[in-house]
Amino acid sequence: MLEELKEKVCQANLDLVKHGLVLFTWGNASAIDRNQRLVVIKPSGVSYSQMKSAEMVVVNLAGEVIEGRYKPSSDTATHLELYKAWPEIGGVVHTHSTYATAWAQTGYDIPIVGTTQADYFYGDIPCTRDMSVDEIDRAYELETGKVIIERFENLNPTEMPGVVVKNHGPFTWGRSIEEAVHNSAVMEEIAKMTYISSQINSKMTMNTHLTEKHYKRKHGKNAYYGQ
Ligand SMILES: O=C(CO)[C@@H](O)[C@H](O)COP(=O)(O)O
Repeated sequence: MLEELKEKVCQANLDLVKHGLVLFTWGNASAIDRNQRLVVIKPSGVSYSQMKSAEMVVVNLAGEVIEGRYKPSSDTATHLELYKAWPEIGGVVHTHSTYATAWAQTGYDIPIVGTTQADYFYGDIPCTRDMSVDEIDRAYELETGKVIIERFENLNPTEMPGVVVKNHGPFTWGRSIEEAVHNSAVMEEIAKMTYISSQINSKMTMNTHLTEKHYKRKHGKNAYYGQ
């Protein structure tokens, strides 16, 4: 069942290593089959060097294992919360990439100060709030997903395909798992660029019109060129 999706999910997890976004068993990637209402995700604690598509785990939206001999990723509940909240996404990725995780540890949003970010993220990349003690105790059940969704109360996950979870790390998503991986690699590069810029000029600025122009040019919404 879902053999083709398992292949895609396995390749996406291996691409996290290729892009230098994870070490050891850190991070995880998943994809959803909306017709079957099933999610394929990386097995928990399995080294990427040994990873094969047959080891991917299939869960339903309640998080119950439907297929697979390994436990699903420890972040499965977070992936599922995002799929349930946002029907437009098809893939979710979580990494511990260095610069994006460093921003997550600061508690600061990644400010938009360049057109590279504007091409993918329509504004500052948000950081979630501190969790309460009770929420921390349930972080790997539902709470991490819930604080992400809360943070997106006034944000569009299509226009902002990523977040940094405070004291944890980045989560990105996309219409497909391949797009989610791409957004993860882009977020890491942006986080690095923005950190370097902040060391040169702590008072960085960018005209919001430049953000608007670049994002809409790339995504065709009310494109400035021709519409
Ligand atoms: O963020 C975390 C744990 O805090 C995860 O990304 C782990 O680093 C990988 O866990 P598994 O997906 O292997 O369960």
